Amino acid sequence: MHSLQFSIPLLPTSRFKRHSVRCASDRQQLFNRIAPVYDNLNDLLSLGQHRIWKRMAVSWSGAKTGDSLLDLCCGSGDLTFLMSEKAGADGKVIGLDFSKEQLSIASSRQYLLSKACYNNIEWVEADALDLPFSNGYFDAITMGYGLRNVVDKRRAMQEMFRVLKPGSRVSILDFNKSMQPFTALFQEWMFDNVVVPTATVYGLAKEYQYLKTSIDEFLTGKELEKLALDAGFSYARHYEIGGGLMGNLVAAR
Ligand SMILES: C/C(=C\Cc1cc(O)c2ccccc2c1O)CCC[C@H](C)CCC[C@H](C)CCCC(C)C
Ligand SMILES: C[S@@+](CC[C@H](N)C(=O)[O-])C[C@H]1O[C@@H](n2cnc3c(N)ncnc32)[C@H](O)[C@@H]1O
Repeated sequence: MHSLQFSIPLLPTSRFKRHSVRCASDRQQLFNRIAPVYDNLNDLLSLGQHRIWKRMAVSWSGAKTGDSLLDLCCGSGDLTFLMSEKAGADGKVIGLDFSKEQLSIASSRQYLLSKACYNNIEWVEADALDLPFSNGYFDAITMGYGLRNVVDKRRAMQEMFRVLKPGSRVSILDFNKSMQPFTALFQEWMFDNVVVPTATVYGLAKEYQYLKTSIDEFLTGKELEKLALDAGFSYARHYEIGGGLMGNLVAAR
């Protein structure tokens, strides 16, 4: 059971550029910057619930023993470690991200957690929009809180389709852009009154304001299903979880 640690180091005042986080390099720098506090702030701000949502995403991927698996936009490796436990010693998992600092945290956690199965993990620094893998290579793909952050969602979906084996699935976890007024209001209230004020204490106000804006600009569940079908997937279904605050898109090639 993961113990909730709230010892979060203070970061130097953000020299964050004033303009929005529009281009890939700005997002890359953002995730490099938040890497030291990312995991603990997620635990604190979701009261540890994000770990449940991530387990659901991995379960929906259909990952099983002996598989070749990909965790896209792996960050500090939460889903990569869960996929590693699914693949076991006979399988392998690639955790891919373009943030050096996030991958550094992931690699450190792999060493500290030191589970035998984690020897099946390979960390790859690369762009989710230009995957260094051949067609039809993976048995399952997960993407946790990544699709909303890439600058070209259509391209990302096409790349996932390309590297996935026929008949296999992608499982994409992210915030849900809810159409329910109460849920949308609660989510906005949480960001304005809890998430961003808490992040401000750690010098990360603009980074978590970006998080809120990125959700406002994200696709709805139905739009995500269409994005997958347009990329060539034969099946796509978006499930609302966490009381409608989060969503998980499952698509099959
Ligand atoms: C794991 C979670 C978010 C990951 C995440 C994704 C991003 O795109 C970011 C961008 C910029 C900065 C940070 C992130 C980032 O951390 C989800 C849980 C963590 C959230 C920060 C907390 C969200 C709180 C909910 C709106 C309300 C939770 C109510 C209840 C306590 C479950
Ligand atoms: C919010 S974090 C999610 C991390 C992890 N999947 C999780 O669930 O906690 C988003 C991650 O996506 C990565 N990312 C964003 N755009 C990317 C891209 N084009 N290629 C590779 N990684 C990217 C960021 O560096 C960051 O680590």
